[in-house]
Formats: sequence, structure tokens, C-alpha cells
Amino acid sequence: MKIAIGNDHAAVELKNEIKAYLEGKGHELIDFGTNTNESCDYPNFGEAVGKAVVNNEAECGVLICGTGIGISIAANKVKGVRAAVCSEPVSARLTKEHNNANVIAFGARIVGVEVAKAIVDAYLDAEYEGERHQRRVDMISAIEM
Ligand SMILES: O=C[C@H](O)[C@H](O)[C@H](O)COP(=O)(O)O
Repeated sequence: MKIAIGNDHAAVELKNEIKAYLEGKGHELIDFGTNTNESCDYPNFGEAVGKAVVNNEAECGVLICGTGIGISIAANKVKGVRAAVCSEPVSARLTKEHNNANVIAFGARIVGVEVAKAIVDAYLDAEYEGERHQRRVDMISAIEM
């Protein structure tokens, strides 16, 4: 799977761990940075990953900042993005199954590397269930119109 990934300065180390982990599983990662610990602004990376997903350059996105919150708020401003902050794998699975989230986000200051791996695994292994959930996802899309 082609996956867009992005992060701010708070999450470079965790991003590199998750990127290597996903590449090791055969995924292709498009890395939108940042790749230095120099202080930067998370909206740039949330927007870049969100646009890559809605423009079909990637099938889904992974975003990491200190909390996962700011970068996901930014991504959610891109029309068509459904980015979900998850700090554990159950929510990560459910946001794919019910919300058809196309971006998963988490915080490098909140979760450790093993929990982060479990979050991306749960998200990527899950499948959108459609049916009653599609009506609700359509209602979210209608808000963007
Ligand atoms: O939601 C925002 C993120 O958690 C940022 O990573 C955080 O605000 C960055 O904070 P600082 O500039 O103090 O490292």
C-alpha cells in the first residue's frame, strides 16, 4: 500500500521508527517530513499529507506531532480528509470500520513506539464496513459542501 506520512519536530524519531516498520511490511511510504528536530509548524505537514490522500497520491496517511491533535486538525481542513487521532489500537480499528478514516494520527509525546505500531497495524488491517456507516460518512462530506 502507498502511505503518506508526515510529522513535526516532536515526532521525527517516532516517524522514522514507524516508517521503517511499515516499509518492512512491504508498504511504500511517501515522507512529507519534517526530518530535523528544528522547531517547525505542524499545519504544513497535516495539509501536505491530507492533500496527498485526497489527490490519490497515497491510499491513506499517517500523521504524528506531539499529541497528534494539531496535525490532525490541520489535515481535517482539507476537503475529503477524515483524520482520526488514536492513542490505542481499538479506536484505530473502529475509525476505519465505522468512519472510513483515511488518515490516522497519534502523538509522539503520548504513545510509545510499540503502541504506535499497534495503532498503525490495527488501522491498516481493518476494513470499512459501509452500510449504515456510509450514510453518516456522507453526512460528514455534506458538511464540506
Ligand atoms: O498539536 C500540536 C502538537 O502537539 C505539536 O507537536 C506541539 O504543539 C509542538 O509544541 P512545541 O513547539 O512546544 O514543541
